[in-house]
Amino acid sequence: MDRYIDSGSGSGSGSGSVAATVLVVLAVEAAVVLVVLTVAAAPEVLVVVEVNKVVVAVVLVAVVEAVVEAAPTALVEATAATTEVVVVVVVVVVVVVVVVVAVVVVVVAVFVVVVAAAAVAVAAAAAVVVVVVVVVVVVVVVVVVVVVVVVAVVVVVIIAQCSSSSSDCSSSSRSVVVVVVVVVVVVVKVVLVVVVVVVVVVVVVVVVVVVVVVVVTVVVVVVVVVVVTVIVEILNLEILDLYALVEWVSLIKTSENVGKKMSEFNIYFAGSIKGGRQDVDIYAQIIELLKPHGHIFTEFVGDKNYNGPTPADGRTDKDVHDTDIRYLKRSHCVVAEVTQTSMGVGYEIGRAVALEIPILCLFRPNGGKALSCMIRGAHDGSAVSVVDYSEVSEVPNILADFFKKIKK
Ligand SMILES: O=c1[nH]c(=O)n([C@H]2C[C@H](O)[C@@H](COP(=O)(O)O)O2)cc1CO
Repeated sequence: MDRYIDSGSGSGSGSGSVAATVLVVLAVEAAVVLVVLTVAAAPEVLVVVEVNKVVVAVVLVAVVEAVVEAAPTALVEATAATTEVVVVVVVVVVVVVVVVVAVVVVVVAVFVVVVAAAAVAVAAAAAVVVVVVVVVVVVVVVVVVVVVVVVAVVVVVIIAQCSSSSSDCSSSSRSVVVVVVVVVVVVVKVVLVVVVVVVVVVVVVVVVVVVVVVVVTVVVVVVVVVVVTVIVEILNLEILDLYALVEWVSLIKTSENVGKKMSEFNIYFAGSIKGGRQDVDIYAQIIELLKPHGHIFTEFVGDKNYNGPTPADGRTDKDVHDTDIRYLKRSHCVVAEVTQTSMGVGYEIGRAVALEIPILCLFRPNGGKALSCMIRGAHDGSAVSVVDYSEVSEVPNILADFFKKIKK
């Protein structure tokens, strides 16, 4: 009889250790859910706007570049109205892309929330199942113990009666005792086996489900974090700066760019702005002379009304710097008027040297300024050319020589 009581309590402690294992798994699960929710609330992940920006930028760059590349055939004969149509198409594409991206972002967000919710639900369900199983085991064990004790008491009473009065103890009474004991033993054994089997099956199922949910949740979290990290990194690329797109669209709209393939030959003209605007008229004349040679990104340097960004522009110094560096990277050459000393022009020349872009520096010795050794000394006749001139009338020939050399 004790044997069965022991095995009953043995199965109870077994389910306890399994329950402990499940609770550990649930703790891990809860930690994962916590990570999901934390990540979902993290600023980097709340980049709906940024994601829009990056995708819009990618598509817009492609669209605008395609439009610009197609310019010689598509726009040479175009009227201003056709140009407007191109701009409208670009705007429509932007709107469509924004809507599509918004939908995608919402779907991804909902997916993440659903996964997190499912993980929480599974964790809760698993906890309930474990509690129910433990309760069932405890109840069954208690019932079995009570039944065994009661039967033992009955048997002891009957045996006591048989010993005190052999007349009261008929053989049928003895048979009844034997049968009762055998039946109780069999019933207890069957019940315990069933309980153990049920507990093992339920716990195994719960553990498997929880492990699957944990794995899925971890995979989702890793994928989301990786994707978001990649997006955030891509956002740092200058090529995806929306300022460029706005500028490109306005360039397409500018009538003088209609029919001109911007990417054919891009020229970066550098001239002093904050360093002093004394030579701005000369810059304007040189820019006019440069126009037949290609597209000039920085025509504003020759605008005598321009003295740098103003608060009304809404552009920061960083915007100016980043836009110029982007222009520089897309330029096929740099032409710099270096007579008026300018930190910005010197910096641009240095960056252009690093980017291995051919540079022509124009200097007027009669301008009353001294040229830095770092510019004059950079002259090597190929990558960097420093050429002196006295009058703007000399510049066409200097430019012709320079472009002949770099375009061949
Ligand atoms: O508003 C600006 N926009 C701009 O493109 N630049 C670039 C172009 C010029 O070649 C160069 C002039 O530099 P600086 O302002 O230090 O003289 O810097 C400079 C400024 C003002 O610093």
